[in-house]
Amino acid sequence: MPATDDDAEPDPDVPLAGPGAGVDEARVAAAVAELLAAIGEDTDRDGLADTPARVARMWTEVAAGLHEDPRRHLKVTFEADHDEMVMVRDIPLYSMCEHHLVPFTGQAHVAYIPNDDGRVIGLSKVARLVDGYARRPQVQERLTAQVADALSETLDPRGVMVVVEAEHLCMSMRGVQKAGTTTVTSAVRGLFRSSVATRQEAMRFITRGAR
Ligand SMILES: Nc1nc2c(ncn2[C@@H]2O[C@H](COP(=O)(O)OP(=O)(O)OP(=O)(O)O)[C@@H](O)[C@H]2O)c(=O)[nH]1
Ligand SMILES: [Zn+2]
Repeated sequence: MPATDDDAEPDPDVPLAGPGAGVDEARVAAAVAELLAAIGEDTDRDGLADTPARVARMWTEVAAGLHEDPRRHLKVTFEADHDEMVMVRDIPLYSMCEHHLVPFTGQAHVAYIPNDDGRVIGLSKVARLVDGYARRPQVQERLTAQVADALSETLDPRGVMVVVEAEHLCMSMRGVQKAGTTTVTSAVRGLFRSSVATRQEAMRFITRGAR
């Protein structure tokens, strides 16, 4: 178990979370050790010896999005002479339900229509944007809207549509225990909102592909 200093008060001038702060791994490890003790585990047994530090490293990964501005991935655009829909579909999604701190997992589908300048972003940046908002304690609706707003406000496209489908382990493994339930959320902006035909075309791509 990592050493902790019980007397140390957190410095109020040093942010413990938020941009620039990073994950305080020693503090997470201490909390995990306390959690294991509180659920009645034997924290001295071999299998748990490295668990607090291991879980702390995991939180550095799964909460990484708290410590970056995901919009940074949208800074570079390039000329593609393309002013019609671009969709990145079936992006694997792993996030943490902020109510229970268990994962929700599924796919994100992200579409946008560039504005008249025909400039686009790299396709991988769409997936990086989704990761940035997923890697933090989240609810699915906010995640969906954050991805849509980031694209809408950064690229000024003619339209944005984000659809997220996910299974929440808090609904599957505990509580109501409805494994296999999928929650679908969407956020539509611009042309996808005002034009039924455009939205339907996007939905067709999401559900059936372009074939
Ligand atoms: N809208 C929304 N709800 C979520 C999300 N993730 C989890 N929830 C729900 O958050 C709610 C929290 O409800 P509470 O009554 O405070 O907690 P609880 O007693 O653990 O609820 P149960 O899960 O019904 O046992 C539950 O209904 C969850 O299904 C999400 O991303 N979006
Ligand atoms: Zn939950």
